[in-house]
Amino acid sequence: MDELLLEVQGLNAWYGAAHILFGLDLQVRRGEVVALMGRNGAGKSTTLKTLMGLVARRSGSVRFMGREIARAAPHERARLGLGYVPEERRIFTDLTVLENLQVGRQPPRKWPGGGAAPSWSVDALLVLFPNLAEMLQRRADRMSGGEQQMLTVARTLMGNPCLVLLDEPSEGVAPAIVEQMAQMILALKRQGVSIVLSEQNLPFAAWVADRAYVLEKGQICYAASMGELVGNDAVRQQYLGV
Ligand SMILES: Nc1ncnc2c1ncn2[C@@H]1O[C@H](COP(=O)(O)OP(=O)(O)OP(=O)(O)O)[C@@H](O)[C@H]1O
Repeated sequence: MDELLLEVQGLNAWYGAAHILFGLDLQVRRGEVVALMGRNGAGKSTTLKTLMGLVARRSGSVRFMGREIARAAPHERARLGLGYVPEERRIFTDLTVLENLQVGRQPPRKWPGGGAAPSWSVDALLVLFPNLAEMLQRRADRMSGGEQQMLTVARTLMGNPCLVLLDEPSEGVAPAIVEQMAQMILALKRQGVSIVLSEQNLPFAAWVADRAYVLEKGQICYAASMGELVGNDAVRQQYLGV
């Protein structure tokens, strides 16, 4: 289970002429939950977008599932098993919950070593997201923001990703949904799915993540286990303001 799923070396990204990410190195193992932390504007969302191939100007090496994907288009990365849940919700508001889930369906995958990677059916997902089970026939535009966020995650899982990039899952959602989101992340981890989440909420990250990379002005300034970060007052105060 300690197989390296994602290995990033020297990742740079630019928006136009503005250089945003500076030589990031990071690694994620199978079944590991890794938090990208840092203040507003530190570069967390840009890191996830760049890993998904959504930032046009970028450089560096990104190895995923044993393949170099730095030049791959976003849909090619998705086909290889990289899932992405953006900060803004991406669902079809004129479809029902069930239809949204069915639209996301992709074939099951194999781990680089050959074994079957986790794959999801609607029924299996409804165990993870019990509140969606109660509203399967509801149109998505009749859901609360937090419920739409859950649906976005569930729809991404229907694509059977091996690694999910999750942008600020706890932001702006009700406490009950935050709790479900945490339980969902821990359940995915138990299945061997890896997660990279961008997060400003330290208690949430401490609940779900194994390790953290702290970003400051587009550079990794600290990398440690979640327990070490929580226990390091100086780093917390300097880079997270908590
Ligand atoms: N589309 C864009 N065009 C130009 N600059 C951008 C764009 N998106 C983000 N930036 C800039 O890139 C830097 C990193 O932003 P990013 O959104 O990655 O930070 P973040 O750590 O995710 O913060 P937040 O929690 O506020 O989303 C910031 O200086 C931001 O202003």
